[in-house]
Amino acid sequence: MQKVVAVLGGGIGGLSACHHLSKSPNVSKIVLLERSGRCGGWLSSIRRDDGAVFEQGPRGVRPAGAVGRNTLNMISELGLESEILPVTKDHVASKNRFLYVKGQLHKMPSGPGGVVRTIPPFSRPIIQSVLKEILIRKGTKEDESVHAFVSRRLGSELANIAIDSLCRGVFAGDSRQLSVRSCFPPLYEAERSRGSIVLGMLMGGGPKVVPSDLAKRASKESWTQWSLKRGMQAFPEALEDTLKRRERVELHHHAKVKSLNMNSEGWEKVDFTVILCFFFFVFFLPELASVLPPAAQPLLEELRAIALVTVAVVNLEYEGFILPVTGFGHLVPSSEDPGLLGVVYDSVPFPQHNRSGGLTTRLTVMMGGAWFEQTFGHPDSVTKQTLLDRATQAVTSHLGVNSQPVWSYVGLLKNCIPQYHLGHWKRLEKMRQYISNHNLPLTLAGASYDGVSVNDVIFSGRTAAEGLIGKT
Ligand SMILES: Cc1cc2nc3c(=O)[nH]c(=O)nc-3n(C[C@H](O)[C@H](O)[C@H](O)COP(=O)(O)OP(=O)(O)OC[C@H]3O[C@@H](n4cnc5c(N)ncnc54)[C@H](O)[C@@H]3O)c2cc1C
Ligand SMILES: C=Cc1c2[nH]c(c1C)Cc1[nH]c(c(CCC(=O)O)c1C)Cc1[nH]c(c(C)c1CCC(=O)O)Cc1[nH]c(c(C)c1C=C)C2
Repeated sequence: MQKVVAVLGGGIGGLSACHHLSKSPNVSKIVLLERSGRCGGWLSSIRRDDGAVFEQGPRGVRPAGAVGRNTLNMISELGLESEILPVTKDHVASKNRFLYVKGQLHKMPSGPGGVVRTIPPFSRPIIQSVLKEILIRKGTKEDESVHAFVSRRLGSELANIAIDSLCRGVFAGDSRQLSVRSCFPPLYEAERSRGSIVLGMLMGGGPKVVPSDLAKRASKESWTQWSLKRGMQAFPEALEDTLKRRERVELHHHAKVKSLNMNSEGWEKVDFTVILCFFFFVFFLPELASVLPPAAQPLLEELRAIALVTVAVVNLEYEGFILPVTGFGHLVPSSEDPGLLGVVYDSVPFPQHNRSGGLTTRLTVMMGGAWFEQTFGHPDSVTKQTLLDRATQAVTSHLGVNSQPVWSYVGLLKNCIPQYHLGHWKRLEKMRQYISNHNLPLTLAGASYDGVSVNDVIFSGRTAAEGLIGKT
């Protein structure tokens, strides 16, 4: 049977689903509806005329693992190989990441030397906690907060400093609220299957993806992350260009979906324009609950319970090389300064994005997240100047930089990162069960469900497509 599919939301997840759907001869039409004037969602790059590139959203993608290989395979299919900017394992941005604790920057322990010695801010060698971990009894809970899980297995110091910061640097979230089962499934699975994180991680596992030549190259050259010459936004742009050339694909910008109506025949209409669709793939969360019909009440309740946080992203450009250290950036534990999540030293991993001619330093300060309201008040009432002042103060106090930026951009990314709080897995199970029990022609995919990274979201688009058309 020929299938007509509506993909709602043109972020990287929705584009990935369209890409895979468009490969199947069994899909007669794909209609992508995107609310804004461009596709790409949070992948958003500022490109200045002088060649400088600043990222408002993701700035680097990891090549590792099945999901990392899957993304690189798509990059190859799009012909973007020559645009790749890889960062290798021996690069200073891969080796050095810092924590800002008690008013000082500390390099995070890495490599064998880093784990056998006592390195501040930690009070004992990491190896001690790691060796003890193997002997700790398996937990019995169905889910646990990331903080409680790591405290139990590796001790409270690692949980309070390292893991608290990690959760801020990936989810802009609070490790005491985030679920280990949903945020870090490999850790949860390692304990369940091997009784230890250390043993489980040594054994490996996970889905298999056949690597393209590009993915093989990434593995051979030991890349730790990559970006693109024209910034991450070049990725959705290339996807969109490719999709536009496919006859069966219709892309609509400024097409906000306001409601999905189910009728007695089981198909639905989108009131942007009436489309007789048999399948709906939905890639956005904040407004989804208001789009679904009241008849889907149990689904609406679960969807409304998935929290999202707002992040202020401040891009700064300084004259000269102004950093006292080099590396990827630094994270700030919540005990140090709840509203200040961290600072990325963008010029270090990607100097190619500096403006042409003259030496400059590009930094990005990230603020808010789960602490946004308590720090800045309601996102609608905070001024850009307040955010800029707070960001430049942090650069001064954390990095000892006394000069002022020569250029800045303040972005307020409302509800940009979903939070997988305790019990998230159960919520997903209930929602998917409801959809299946009621034969709803609906697939929920994207960052709100099974992983927030660019890789996870692209993979979720592929999985959604394969659920309908089989393996591509
Ligand atoms: C500041 C920041 C930094 C990040 N850094 C990294 C990083 O370094 N590495 C990494 O891997 N990941 C990173 N991420 C995560 C990653 O960028 C996102 O999780 C991912 O881009 C989400 O993609 P998505 O397609 O699921 O959703 P979105 O990007 O949110 O796309 C959803 C789309 O749906 C549209 N839409 C919404 N409502 C409607 C409607 N009613 N009708 C029609 N369309 C609608 C939106 O306009 C949007 O285009 C970062 C995220 C942020 C915010
Ligand atoms: C300070 C806030 C944030 C910074 N980046 C993000 C936030 C909220 C978002 C983000 N960062 C990463 C991912 C993807 C994770 C993945 O599985 O690929 C997302 C959604 C990558 C990442 N960044 C840092 C770490 C430890 C990771 C995990 C993967 C990896 O090891 O590369 C560290 C880090 N992020 C930020 C800073 C300042 C920072 C400092 C060391 C910014």
